[in-house]
Amino acid sequence: MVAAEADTVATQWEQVALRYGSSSELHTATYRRKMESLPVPSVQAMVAVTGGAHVPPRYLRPEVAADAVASNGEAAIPIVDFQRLLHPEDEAEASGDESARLHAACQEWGFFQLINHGVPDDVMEGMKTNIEGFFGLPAETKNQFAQERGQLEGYGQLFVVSEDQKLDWADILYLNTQPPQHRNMRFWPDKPDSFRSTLDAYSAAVKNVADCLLGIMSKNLGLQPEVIASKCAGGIQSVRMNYYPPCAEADKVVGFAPHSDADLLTLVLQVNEVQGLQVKRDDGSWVPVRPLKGAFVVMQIFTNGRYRSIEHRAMINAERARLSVAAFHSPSIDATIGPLRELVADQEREEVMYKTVDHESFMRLFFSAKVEGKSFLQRMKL
Ligand SMILES: O=C(O)CCC(=O)C(=O)O
Ligand SMILES: [Fe+2]
Repeated sequence: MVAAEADTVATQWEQVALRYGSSSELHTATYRRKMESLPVPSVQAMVAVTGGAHVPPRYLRPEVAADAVASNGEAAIPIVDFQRLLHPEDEAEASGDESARLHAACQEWGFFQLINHGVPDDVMEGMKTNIEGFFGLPAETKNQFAQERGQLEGYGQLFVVSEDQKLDWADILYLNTQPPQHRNMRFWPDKPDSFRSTLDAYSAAVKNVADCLLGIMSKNLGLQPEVIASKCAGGIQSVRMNYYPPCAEADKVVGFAPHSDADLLTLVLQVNEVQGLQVKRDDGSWVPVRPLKGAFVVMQIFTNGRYRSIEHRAMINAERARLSVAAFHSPSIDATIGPLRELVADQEREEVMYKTVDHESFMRLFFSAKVEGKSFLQRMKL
């Protein structure tokens, strides 16, 4: 790195330190208590200076990038048609039973691509344009919505809990979106002009899809509809918008380290056509997921392991930025989180695998450590 570039990056670190106090204050314990993430500089701002070359050592993770990628695995990824799920009576004989396809995808993969989801095109397109617009704003404007101490929302990063941990090659904007009374408008960008109204419409439409899917999944698990409905009445949605800048050494950095999500159901929108998302198969190989309007399924804790929670990661493109929007759906803050009693009623025959905790303890457990494969689920294990 040439001296001027090194200076600029160092200055960014200093500015971050100034904003948050001296580094000696930045104890992991403090962050655990307050549910926040250690501040890190913007990767996008760094790339604007360096062009994505001269990667600082904290971002170098060649061992992760070196894992085997299955070139022919993609064809096997399940595809579920939402309209067919909603209207089984319209199904042609030959198409088979869509809810059986959904059940198999949840059991075998914990992941599928959802097509015909019914979210209007203008809402989808509006979301894409506004996210690209937000990350395209000058750094000073984006920084008006930067995370602050003691909370997770805003423009920045998540899961940074120590000063020597490796970092993801990405910037994010994380917001609570539903129900509306959980929003903190302080962190909702008012630029581009239509950002707020678009996220409002998008989050409501996606929550609707998630609620319908959860209803059908619980039916597939043999549960009475009220069991999931009682957990999810007033269910929470948060949205994580990911911006992955290009990197000249793309094969040595990771956009989002391998992890599995901790909510009930995540719906991810791959905003542009740059490929980057990969899911892990049982043989340890990674399968690239083509940008289609897609979804992740995470129900492992609730279902006592009957449905899987897939491990996934985001990789970086050498030339082009990649953008994605993940909407996470969790039970209401009044619900406890753990294996459903109704699913493990016969405890003589089925071992209870996970703890049951209140919502706040669950959030603390999730956000207080580095994400690493299935480490979170391990911590929930009894
Ligand atoms: O960028 C992606 O496609 C995945 C993002 C993701 O895994 C997440 O936000 O939890
Ligand atoms: Fe994820």
